Amino acid sequence: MIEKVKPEAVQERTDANGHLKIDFEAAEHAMRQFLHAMGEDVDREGIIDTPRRVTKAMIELMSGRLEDVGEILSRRFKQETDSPVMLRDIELFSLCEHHLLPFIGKVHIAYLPGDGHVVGLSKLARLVDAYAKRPQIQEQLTNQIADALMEHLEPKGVLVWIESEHMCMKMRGIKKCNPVMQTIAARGLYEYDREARKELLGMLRGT
Ligand SMILES: Nc1nc2c(ncn2[C@@H]2O[C@H](COP(=O)(O)OP(=O)(O)OP(=O)(O)O)[C@@H](O)[C@H]2O)c(=O)[nH]1
Ligand SMILES: [Zn+2]
Repeated sequence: MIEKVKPEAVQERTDANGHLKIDFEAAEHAMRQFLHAMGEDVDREGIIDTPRRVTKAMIELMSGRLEDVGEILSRRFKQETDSPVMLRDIELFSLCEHHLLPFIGKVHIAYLPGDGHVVGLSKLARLVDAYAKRPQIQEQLTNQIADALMEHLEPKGVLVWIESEHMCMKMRGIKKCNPVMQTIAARGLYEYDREARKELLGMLRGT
């Protein structure tokens, strides 16, 4: 049975300004309890500091939740161009929200600037991290990147293509090593113009 999150619990996750609260001590304690419940001797030398290390690591791997996407995309500059801007092979490290195991791959982004506004290329990679570094599923990640670009950059069109391998399928469960999950989000021009989308995908694929 799925337990509904109580409204008061949601309140407690944010401070008065709506910022995410992270309780390091509670997380560390819970990790210690978890390892104990899994039958580990949590006082043995090798593992005694593990709850602290895991908590630190998870804070980093979930740090995208603290990023302000609007702020990342706020520094735009004017550059008249009729061609799409493309950035291929942005490294992706994310955590599947079902098992908290990594999914790893590449993100390819293309957008056709609207009124000549572009962002620095590094901002596209920062945008990927802002949405990837949190518990995720790939479809949602793809859509979030595309929607953020549409909202903050107002381009004529956006195409986001992600290919990745999910450790929860490789290391456990069905244990299939080869499948690569591919997701595409097309917005604006690339959503309704099939030819434009096909051409852009071809360019991103290098075909
Ligand atoms: N669509 C989608 N599925 C995902 C993603 N990441 C993980 N999954 C899948 O989420 C599903 C969760 O299924 P459940 O049946 O609830 O979990 P499970 O019992 O651990 O499933 P198995 O992996 O089949 O053993 C699995 O099929 C995963 O492969 C993702 O990004 N997108
Ligand atoms: Zn998973």
